[in-house]
Amino acid sequence: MSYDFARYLNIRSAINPVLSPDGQRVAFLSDITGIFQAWSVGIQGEGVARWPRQLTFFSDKIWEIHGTPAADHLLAVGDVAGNERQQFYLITNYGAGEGGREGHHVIRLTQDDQAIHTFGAWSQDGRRLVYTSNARNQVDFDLYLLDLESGTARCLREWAGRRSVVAWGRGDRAILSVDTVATEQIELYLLDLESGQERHLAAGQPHARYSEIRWVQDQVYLLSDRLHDRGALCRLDLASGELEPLLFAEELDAAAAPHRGELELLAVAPQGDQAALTYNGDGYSHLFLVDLVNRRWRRVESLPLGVIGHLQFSRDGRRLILDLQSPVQPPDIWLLELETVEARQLTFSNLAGLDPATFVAPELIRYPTFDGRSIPAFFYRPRQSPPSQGYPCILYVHGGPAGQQRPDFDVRFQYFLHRGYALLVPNVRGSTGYGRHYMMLDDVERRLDSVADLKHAVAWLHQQPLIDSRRIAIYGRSYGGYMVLAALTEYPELFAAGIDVVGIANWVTFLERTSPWRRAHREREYGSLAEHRAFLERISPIHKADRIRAPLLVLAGDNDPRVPLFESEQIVARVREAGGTVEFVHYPDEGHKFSKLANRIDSFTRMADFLDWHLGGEAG
Ligand SMILES: CSCC[C@H](NC=O)C(=O)N[C@@H](C)C(=O)O
Repeated sequence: MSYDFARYLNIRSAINPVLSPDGQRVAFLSDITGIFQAWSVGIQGEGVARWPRQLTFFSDKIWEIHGTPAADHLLAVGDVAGNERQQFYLITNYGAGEGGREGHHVIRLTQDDQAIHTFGAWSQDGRRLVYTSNARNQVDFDLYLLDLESGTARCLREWAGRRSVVAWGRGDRAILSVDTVATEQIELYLLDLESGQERHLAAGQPHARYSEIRWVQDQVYLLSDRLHDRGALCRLDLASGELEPLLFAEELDAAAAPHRGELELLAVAPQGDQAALTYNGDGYSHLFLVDLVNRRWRRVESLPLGVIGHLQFSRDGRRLILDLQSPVQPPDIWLLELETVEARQLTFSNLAGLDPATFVAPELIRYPTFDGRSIPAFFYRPRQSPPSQGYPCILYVHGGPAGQQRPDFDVRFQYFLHRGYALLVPNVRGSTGYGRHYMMLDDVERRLDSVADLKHAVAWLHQQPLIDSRRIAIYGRSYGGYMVLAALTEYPELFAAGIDVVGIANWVTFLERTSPWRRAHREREYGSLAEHRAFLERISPIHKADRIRAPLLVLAGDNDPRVPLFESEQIVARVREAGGTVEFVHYPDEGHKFSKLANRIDSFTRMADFLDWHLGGEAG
């Protein structure tokens, strides 16, 4: 049976679970209507979920929701047409819809459409929240306090840089914040709201990442790579800024074998006696429960192996809620009873009537590259028999570059597999999930080393009898779009087609035109206009567009605050000037990510048709 992309795009997801304070309801994000909105569902005693109720009704997606500690209220965060200028909405009494009673309200809390608002934390009583915003000058994120009763917000402190609040403790008298200077350099600060004194907790320490910061029972727990390349669960001494390691990633290696990687998510029970953390091993999430009192841990075996997001303990510390997905199962909400370690699936997202047995899980392979390293990659093989000359294959390059392709549910991959395309999806150097050192291997002057990893990915494909070496396409979005253009200009003979979605074509114009609040951060990854302009020009595909031989499809969003539309416009013009074949579509109501169903159907259908036309699909 053959289906079009639109059918696959009717597969739905449920993510970002938030347990209500009484543990009787779970709120979550779902694209049941075709775009992510906030929903809630009751949890009956036997764990069977009732019919979900829709809580928000926007034409743009809701990006995240945050529960409040005291009542059935939620904070929902959304933007307009993909502009990433997040706005806050309060959803009151979201449990009101249970038991036949309807009636909740959605109230806009922020008023400045041009500013970004980044949620921080709730006060203990859930009546106030702190957040940061770049409203003052579009570049620096200042600290604000918002009072729900009056609906008014006031600036508590002007900060410099990309500050965000990570915790509010000591009876609402102290705030922990981070300054995201670079992907590999996060700075920690402690602000005493009564004295106004702020301390730089990481002063004098080596550059490090700090994440999943949890302030519970006056103890601060976090994950950091300050002490170990692949991270450790630590307790932070707020007086000295020192870290006390409680559990190193390498202590979990054997339990997570054959996968290997770094610590990723952390939740701490409100009682402060236990934690849950995930170990990202080759992209797979291994869930561990940690006894913080007796320093013991155990791996949870009762969940399907896949990718876990959003860990949260119930208020009584007896349950853990999470979202979980795998290459053959879209994200859904699961509940773990900690006493029995019994796992129950609470939501059952729609599969659009497709047989899940037709979905394909990848094989994890490692291929050799130029400097003796092995590059991890997921290889997906279609279920149908290969054509006589072998499968056409898509080399998909993830974005970031500090990102990672995971064994998660990717509707694009499942559709291309359905159409007879094999896929190879590498985590080239610069990817996250393999430790700090690997993540920095592509920085600045080593940029083309990661492009060389793509050349060796194709070399691996050429050694696979199942693959037709003449029909290899390369596809990527965002930074992955840059990698597509770089591969097509550095190694033009290797590819039969290329798809660049919101990709960078010219490092100079990208850094000049990306949104001002992110420029310094991105220059740490790529190099700065002041110091590296000549290098950036040398590695920009725009100046080598005449070398592109493969037909190219370029897709973009007009409101992209990260990679301006101009990047796509200039590469399209240059390729056309050079006599190349290029199709170009951009979406006036989208940004860096295409979130509206109609645009997703259109863009993915165009990709499939483009590949079928130039690679001949399964019929080729
Ligand atoms: C710190 S944001 C990096 C991830 C993001 N996603 C896609 O690759 C992105 O915007 N990357 C490029 C475009 C960038 O570095 O700005």
